[in-house]
Amino acid sequence: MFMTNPELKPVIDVQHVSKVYDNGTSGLTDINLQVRPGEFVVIVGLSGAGKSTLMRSLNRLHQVTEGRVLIDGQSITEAKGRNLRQLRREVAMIFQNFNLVKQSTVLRNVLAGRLGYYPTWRSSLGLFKDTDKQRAFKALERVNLLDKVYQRVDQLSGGQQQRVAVARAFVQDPKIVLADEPTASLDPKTAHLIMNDLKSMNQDLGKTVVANLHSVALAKEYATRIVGLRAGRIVYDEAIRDVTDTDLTDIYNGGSLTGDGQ
Ligand SMILES: Nc1ncnc2c1ncn2[C@@H]1O[C@H](COP(=O)(O)OP(=O)(O)OP(=O)(O)O)[C@@H](O)[C@H]1O
Repeated sequence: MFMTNPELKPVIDVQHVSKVYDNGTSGLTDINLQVRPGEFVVIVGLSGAGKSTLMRSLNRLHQVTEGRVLIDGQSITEAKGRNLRQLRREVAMIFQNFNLVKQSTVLRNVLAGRLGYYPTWRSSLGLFKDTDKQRAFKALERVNLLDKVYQRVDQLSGGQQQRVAVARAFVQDPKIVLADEPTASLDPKTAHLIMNDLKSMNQDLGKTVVANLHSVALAKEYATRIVGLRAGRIVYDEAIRDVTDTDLTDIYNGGSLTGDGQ
C-alpha cells in the first residue's frame, strides 16, 4: 500500500492562487495547497465554494488570475506548447458528466487517453499503435466493460459511461487523477464501483487522486485527507484520522470549523 510521506516533494503545489471570472465573480482567493505523491485528497464544501474552479485550475482548464500551480515541480500555469502538453499528460480528469464523445465507440473514447503521447498529425488521423489498443483492452477489462468495446457510448448507462471515463484515465497513465464529482449522477452501488476504481489507481498504481465529493460517507470512506473550501478559501485541511463527524457536518452545513484552516 502507498503511504503519504511528508518528506516527498509535492506532486501538486498550488501557490497563492486566485481566480476571478470575467464577470467579476471571485472563484478562488489565495489558495495554497501541497499534495504529495500517493495522497487521496477529497475536497468538500457547499455548492459554489470553489471546488470545481480549484480542480480546473490544477490542469489549466481554467487560467488562474494570480499565483501558480506546479505539477511535479513545473509550472503548468506558465507552460506553453509541448511543455504544456507533457504536463497535461500527467493529469487525467474524470468529470461528473463523463465528458465522452457519445457518438463514438467505447474503444475510441478510451484511446483518447493516449492522445497526449502522439504528435498532433498522428492524433488527428486517429492512428493508434497496437500497444495502445492493448492498453485500452486491459483498462476496459479492469473496469469490467470488455464486452462493450465496440459499442457506441450513447448506448451505455451512466455508470458504464463513467467507467469508460475511468478506463480512459487508466490508459493515460498519469501521475495525478482529478475527479470532479465523479459519482454525483450515479446510484450508490455504481458510485462505489467508481470510487473503488479510483482507490485502485491510488493504492495499486500509486496515482495521486484529488476528488470533489458531495457525499460525506464516500469522503470518509476513501480520503486520506480532507480539504474544506468555503467562499473560495481553504477553511479546513486534515488527515482523515483527525477528521471528526462534527467537522464534516460543519463543512457541509456551513457551521463553525475546528480544523487547521489557512
Ligand atoms: N464560468 C463562470 N463564470 C462566472 N462565475 C463562475 C463560473 N463558474 C463558477 N463561477 C462562480 O465561482 C464560484 C465557485 O464555483 P464552483 O463551480 O467552483 O463551485 P463548486 O464548489 O464546484 O460548486 P458545486 O458544488 O455546485 O459544483 C461560484 O460563485 C460560481 O458562481
